[in-house]
Amino acid sequence: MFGLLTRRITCVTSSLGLRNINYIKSIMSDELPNVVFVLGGPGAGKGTQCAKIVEKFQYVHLSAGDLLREERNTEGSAFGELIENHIRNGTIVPVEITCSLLATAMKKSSQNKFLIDGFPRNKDNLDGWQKEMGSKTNVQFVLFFNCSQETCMERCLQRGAAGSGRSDDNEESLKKRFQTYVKDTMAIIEHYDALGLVRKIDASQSPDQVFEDVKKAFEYFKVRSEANRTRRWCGSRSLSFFNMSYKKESLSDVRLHAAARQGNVLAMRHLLDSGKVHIDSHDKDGTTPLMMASAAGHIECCRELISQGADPTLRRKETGASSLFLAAQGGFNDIVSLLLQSGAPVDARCKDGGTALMVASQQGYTDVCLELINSGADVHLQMKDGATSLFLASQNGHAKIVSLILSTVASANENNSSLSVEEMINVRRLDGATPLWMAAQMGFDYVVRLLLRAGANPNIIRNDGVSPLLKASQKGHVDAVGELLQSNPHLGLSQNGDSPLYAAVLRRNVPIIRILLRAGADAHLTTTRSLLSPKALAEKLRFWEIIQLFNTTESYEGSSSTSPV
Ligand SMILES: Nc1ncnc2c1ncn2[C@@H]1O[C@H](COP(=O)(O)OP(=O)(O)OP(=O)(O)O)[C@@H](O)[C@H]1O
Ligand SMILES: Nc1ccn([C@@H]2O[C@H](COP(=O)(O)O)[C@@H](O)[C@H]2O)c(=O)n1
Repeated sequence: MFGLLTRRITCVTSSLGLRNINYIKSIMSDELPNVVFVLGGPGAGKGTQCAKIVEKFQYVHLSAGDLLREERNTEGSAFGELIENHIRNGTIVPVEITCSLLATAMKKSSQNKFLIDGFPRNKDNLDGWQKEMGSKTNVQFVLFFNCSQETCMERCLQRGAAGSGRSDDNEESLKKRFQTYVKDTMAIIEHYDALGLVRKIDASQSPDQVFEDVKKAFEYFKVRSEANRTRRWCGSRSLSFFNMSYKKESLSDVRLHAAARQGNVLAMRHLLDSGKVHIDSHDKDGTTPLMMASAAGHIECCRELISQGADPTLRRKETGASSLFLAAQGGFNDIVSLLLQSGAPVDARCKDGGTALMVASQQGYTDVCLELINSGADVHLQMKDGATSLFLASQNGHAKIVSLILSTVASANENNSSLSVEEMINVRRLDGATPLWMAAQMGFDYVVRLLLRAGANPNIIRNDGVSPLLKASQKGHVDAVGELLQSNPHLGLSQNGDSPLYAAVLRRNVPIIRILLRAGADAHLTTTRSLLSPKALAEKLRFWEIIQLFNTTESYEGSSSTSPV
């Protein structure tokens, strides 16, 4: 933690780049205090919504602006005048002051969930936070309240007229605050957006409507992190080989396996010291004590086994899984590091071609992925069915891992002639599915956005002739459809003869129909599968609200081509 220094932090690293692996690492840990950054223009309603979030989700609300105003009002503060000047001018106070106030407030609280409102506002804020707090906190996501300047201005002026007492609720200060917001804060939002961490909320609605969207954002991220925790717990217990029959050479071997499975390091040491057991004694499937302890997450047992000479390169006969693979599958990063330091080959392949990096990407263990990548894991490898680590991370909605892999591919491509991001991102599985296709099917709109921005082709179809847009439309993933539409995909018939608009009508999904029409989809385009157009289908099914929507939407006359993608 740092004190209230007057010296500005000099920015040496570009935290706005995607490739700052240490930075990505700092936002992964589950055990650190959780932070949600709340950003948006002045008067967008950040404070109003934070009060609701505190009530509903029990976060501690820390407003950077409030903390600065409090410091300004503190008698004898060395920074009072400096802070007041910045506030009146709508400029940003040096990060040493703001970050120190935030850190002190966090320390004072016994909680571990913080809403940090109005921070980081510029690159100085972001760099300062990264430097001092990056490795001590876990940034869950960024809530971005999006609202027009006009509305925000009106709200702040009303707040001033109602007696807020704020020296910056006046037209002159507000204009400057907006300049700072557009010039400096938007870049920070874009930075987090590129990492798949921004949830954009339409803040022009009523406070209750806004809060409905806010709740969805919290639930989305809560579900994802809880799913990760559950998997990590299951990783140590649900592996099928724990139920296997153990046919080893002697009773001592059986006991050694039991000690490794249970994490009983004393019993293990005793058995090993006795000289009666083979350290790598294995059952009929080739499972060794080190594999057992690695899969169960017993680091002390792993240390003991390695120090007594266990072989980290062995693999199970049936599946080809190594100790490293099993540790990565369970999310046990400390064991992964230990095994790598002890000579476990980082890219050891299972029989299906899977590697430790692939399984960690699939399970969502970002810290494990980082460890493996830093130890030289090859991000380009494919399973026998063609799936890459990127595919597996996308399929399971792990946006941070998607970012990490994309940045690693980009760095590797700079240094040698390996595949470029554009090539790698469009690698298809044997069934023709790309990472984008899978993320669209699963409705992981964040991942869809990340992949599209990195150059994924939205028109690559699966072998069954279905495009990502058609699949997202069939599945009813409105946000994923919205993201796909940003990249101007083909709106007409997919190769299987179906169209996204037809699929949405069939499922009576009005929000998807609306955005497809807005994007130019043609309500009269007859599908070759059903020989009906979306409009004819709506009429046949008597979906009146959809017929009305078609009749009132000029764009349904459409410009999309009828030739399949
Ligand atoms: N959704 C909304 N609709 C209408 N008025 C709102 C809404 N949300 C907040 N307000 C009002 O707008 C004003 C600004 O709201 P609030 O203080 O929450 O914004 P803020 O983003 O925290 O502002 P600042 O960045 O200036 O601290 C307040 O008077 C608040 O009551
Ligand atoms: N990270 C920050 C946050 C705020 N400020 C200064 O305080 C003013 C008011 O902030 P609100 O969030 O309450 O609107 C803001 O205009 C800045 O002058 C800051 O410097 N750094």
